[in-house]
Amino acid sequence: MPSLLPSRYYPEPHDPHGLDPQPPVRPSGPIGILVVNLGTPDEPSAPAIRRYLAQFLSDPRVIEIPQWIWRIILHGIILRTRPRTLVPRYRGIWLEQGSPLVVYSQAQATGLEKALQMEGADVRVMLAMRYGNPSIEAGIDALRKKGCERILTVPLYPQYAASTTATVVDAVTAYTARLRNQPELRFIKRYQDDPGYIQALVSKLTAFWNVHGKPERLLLSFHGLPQRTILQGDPYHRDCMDTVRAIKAHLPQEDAERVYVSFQSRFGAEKWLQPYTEPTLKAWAQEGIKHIDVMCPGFLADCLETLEEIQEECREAFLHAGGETFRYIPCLNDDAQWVEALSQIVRRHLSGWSEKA
Ligand SMILES: C=CC1=C(C)c2cc3[nH]c(cc4nc(cc5[nH]c(cc1n2)c(C)c5CCC(=O)O)C(CCC(=O)O)=C4C)c(C)c3C=C
Ligand SMILES: [Fe+2]
Ligand SMILES: [Fe+2]
Repeated sequence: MPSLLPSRYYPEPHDPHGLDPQPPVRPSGPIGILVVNLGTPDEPSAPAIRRYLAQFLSDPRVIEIPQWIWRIILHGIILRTRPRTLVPRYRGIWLEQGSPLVVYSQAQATGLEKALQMEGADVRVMLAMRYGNPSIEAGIDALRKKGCERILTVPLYPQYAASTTATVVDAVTAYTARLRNQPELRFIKRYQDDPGYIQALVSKLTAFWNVHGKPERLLLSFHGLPQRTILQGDPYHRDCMDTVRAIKAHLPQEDAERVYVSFQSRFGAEKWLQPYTEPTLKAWAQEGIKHIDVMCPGFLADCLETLEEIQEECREAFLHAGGETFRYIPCLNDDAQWVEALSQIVRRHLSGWSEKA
C-alpha cells in the first residue's frame, strides 16, 4: 500500500522493512540531553579545515549577505586561501585527543551525564557539533536509539546569538522535521547571568589571583558580531553585558574597577562590536599599562579563538607595544564547579519531564 507520508520521512530504525508497526510508546524512557558546541575541523589539515569552513560559512545565519554573491566569494577566495593559513594555527593548539573544542566540550557532556545520574535522573547525554563532527544528526540518532523520546538541547553558549544559538535550534528542528516518530523537544536559550556559571568564573579568577597576584587590568573578551545584527535585534551584546555586570557584582569594589570588556575575532569588512580586543590591548600598552589578565567568559571551552588568537596573537601584540606581563586565564573547560552549575541549569529545564531532575 502506498504510504500517505512523503518518502522524505525516514523509516524508523526498528522497522527496516517499512511495515510500519506503531513504535512502542515509552513515556517513562530516559530523557536525552544534546549538548551542542560550534564545531571544529576533524584534523589540522587543509582538506579537513576546508570541509569545516565550507559547512560553517555556508550557514545563512552566520553570513547574512545574499547567498549567490557570498558563494562566489566563499568558493572563489576564502576556501582556496584560508584553510592553508589555518593549518599551522590549528596544529599549534591540537591536543593528543583532538581539537580542544571537542575534547573540553566532551568532558562537560560526560561530567553532566555523571552529575545528573548521580542524583537519580534517568538521562542520556550526547555531544554534538553544529558544524563538523560529531554531527547533530548522529547525536539525535544516538539518543533515539537509547530510547529517548524527549530531548533537551543545551547549546554551550551562555549568551544568545542568532549566529550560534538560533542556528542550533534550526539544525535540530530541520533534522527532526524529517522524522516520522519525532521526539518531544526543548531548548535552553541562554544562561548569561546564571549564578552557578558566574560563580564558576569568579572562583577561577580569584583562585588564579590568589596564586599569581592581581593584574593592573582584567580584560573580558567576548567573540564579536557585526554591529548591524545588534541593530536588527540580536540580544547578544546585552547578554554579554549581563555577564560582565554579574561578574563585577561578585568581586570586591577595588577588583571590579579593574574589569574591562572587548570583542574579538572580527571577520570581514563590516563594523563589528567594539571595542576590539587587540587594538584595546595595544592602546593599553601605549598608555603605560604593564600587567594584564585576559579571560573569555563567552567561550566555555578553549579553542582556536582563545588559545591562538588571544593567548598567542594578542599576547604578542601587547608585549610588542610595551606591555610586560600578559596572562591568559583558561576557559571553564572541565572545571568541576562549572559542570555542577551546568547540571543545575539543565535540571531546571527538565521540570515536568522528570520528577528526579
Ligand atoms: C561572520 C563570521 C562569524 C560569526 C558571526 C561568528 C560568530 C561566533 N563564533 C563563535 C565561536 C567560535 N568561532 C570559532 C571560529 C570561527 N568563527 C568564524 C567566523 C564567525 N564567527 C570563523 C571563520 C572561525 C574559524 C576560524 C577562522 O577562520 O578564523 C570558534 C573556534 C573553532 C575551533 O575550531 O576551535 C568558536 C568556538 C561565537 C560564540 C560567535 C557569536 C557570538
Ligand atoms: Fe566564530
Ligand atoms: Fe579568529
